[in-house]
Parts: sequence; C-alpha cells; structure tokens
Amino acid sequence: MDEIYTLELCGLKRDLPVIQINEDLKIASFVILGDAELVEKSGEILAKKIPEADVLITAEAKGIPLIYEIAKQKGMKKYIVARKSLKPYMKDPLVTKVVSITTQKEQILCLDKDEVTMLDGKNVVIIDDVISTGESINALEDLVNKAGGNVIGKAAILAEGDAANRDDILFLQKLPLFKK
Ligand SMILES: O=P(O)(O)OC[C@H]1O[C@H](OP(=O)(O)OP(=O)(O)O)[C@H](O)[C@@H]1O
Repeated sequence: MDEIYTLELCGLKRDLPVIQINEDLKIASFVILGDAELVEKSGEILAKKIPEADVLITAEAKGIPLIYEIAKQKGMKKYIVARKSLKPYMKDPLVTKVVSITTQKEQILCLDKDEVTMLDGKNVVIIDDVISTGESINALEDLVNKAGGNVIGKAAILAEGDAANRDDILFLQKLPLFKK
C-alpha cells in the first residue's frame, strides 16, 4: 500500500504521498499548485505574520500562487518571481544557481534587469511554499543581495526536517523527513 503522511494545516487536512527521492530519503510530497483552498488560508495567515516589506520575492514554480495570495492580502500591486530558466524578455539578467531537496539537480534562478531595479535599496521578504535544505531561499537571498536589496524576512508554509529548528524563518507547520 502507498505510504501517506497526513498534514494538518490552517484547519485543513491533506494526505500527502510519501515518495522516495534517493536511496536514504523519502519526503512527503506537498504540492500547492491547484489547491486554491490551502493557498488562500495559508496565504491569509502568512500575510499577517510577515514583516512589512517594500517587495516580496519567490522562486518559480510552487511559490507563485502563495506569493500572489500574500501580495493580494497585503494590497501590494507587484511582486517578483525568480525564473528557473533564462527567457527572451530578460535584459542583462542576474543569475544564481540552486539545488533543492525535491529537484536534486542544479537549477538556476534568474531576474530581469527591471526586477533587479525593483529590489535595489528595498526591504524584501522572501516567500516559498517549503523550506527544507534552505538552498532555494539562500539562492533567492543571494539574488536580493546582489540586486542591492535588504532581506528583512523569510517565510514559508512548511519547514521540512531540520529547517523547523531555524529561528530565521517564519513558517506555519513542520513537515518530517523520512530517513532510512
Ligand atoms: O529548501 P530546499 O531544499 O531548496 O527545498 C525547497 C524548495 O524545493 C521545492 O521546489 P522545487 O525545486 O521542487 O521546484 P518547483 O517549485 O519548480 O517544483 C519547493 O517549492 C521549494 O522552493
């Protein structure tokens, strides 16, 4: 029978499939894409908890619905999504590298010049759906710093594994890792 982890979050319950990602490690797969109810509830709560920022930033892809919801709740007209591939619309892109727990191969995160300008000299909060190894938020922080921004907060719906012991991130619920 397939292994399931039941997550309780913001008064909701979700059965997450537990999947093997390498020889020694299984993770509970948390995919907010398509889950409007969970994004709305968690976004509303996180919007109240994060510090007041000039700019919010996330990484493509699963952070996108969450940052949209938080920006909407806070009445912010814009936010920034770091893309995972270079796009033709990008002029003088700023690029950094990242290896996340779920993807486990090197990806890039990049910003267009106009987004770099939006970050320069601004107070920035980094948003993601999950923080696990921290590689993705580190890469986002690197982009913000290189763009001249100042990271004043980091927030996620879930902190996975050891990330739950960090005191520099705001999160709503812990998610266990399943080690051999
Ligand atoms: O703390 P970390 O170990 O970096 O893991 C967390 C990141 O991993 C997942 O993204 P994923 O790489 O699966 O990309 P996706 O959102 O494009 O599916 C998740 O959405 C976070 O961004």
